[in-house]
Amino acid sequence: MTPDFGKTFALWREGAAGPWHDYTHHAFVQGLGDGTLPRTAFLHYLVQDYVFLVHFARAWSLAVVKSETLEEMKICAGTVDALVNHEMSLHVKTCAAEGIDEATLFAATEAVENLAYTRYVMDAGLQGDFLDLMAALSPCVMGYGEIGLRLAASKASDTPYADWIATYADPEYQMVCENVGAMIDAAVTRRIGDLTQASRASVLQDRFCMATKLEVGFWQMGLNGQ
Ligand SMILES: Cc1ncc(C[n+]2csc(CCO)c2C)c(N)n1
Repeated sequence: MTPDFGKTFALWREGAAGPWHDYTHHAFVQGLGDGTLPRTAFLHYLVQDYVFLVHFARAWSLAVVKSETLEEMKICAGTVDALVNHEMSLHVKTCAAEGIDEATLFAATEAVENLAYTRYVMDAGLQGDFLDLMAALSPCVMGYGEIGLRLAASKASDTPYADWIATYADPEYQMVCENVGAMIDAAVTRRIGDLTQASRASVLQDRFCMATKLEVGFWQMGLNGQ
């Protein structure tokens, strides 16, 4: 069953069905689930993902600036906190065990696929408003929730990536996706009413679709680094 991450996300996901499938069923994802993903590819991904999270925290910080309600501010500020104080420490711990320290992570040179993704999201927010930013940010949040849930239900019992899967299948993370989804629904209603009737609908859909394609590129970058 597809989890309920809100009405807006469901529409955007449906409108980007092809890229969404490529993202959530990428070979990198399948390799996490069945344990066949080479360790070198996973570590290459993790180092890049650390830098990705730094820039994503900046983008969520911009969402605080673009918020119009305290509820929006609370969720966006909470996401910044979760990113810099929790999610990044998982990367630090895993990489430390492989002899890569945090200063090395912070100074890592960004792969072009990584840079393209985070700067695209940031620009969506700088050029547009809160909804443009949410359309570009949501594939990341919801996609990992969906992938985590599916892999947890079907993963091979001996995959070395069980911790990664458990992080995103965790009910606490699923709740984050539901809360962000509900916040986006409320933000859409507040700013443009019915999304299906709104003149901005196609621009927002395009942003969601582009961010989804950039997620596909990010997985591919991980595989190419093995
Ligand atoms: C390329 C890439 N895409 C998505 C995520 C997952 N992620 C990034 S920010 C965020 C929301 C705050 O918890 C989540 C789940 C990732 N790590 N790397």
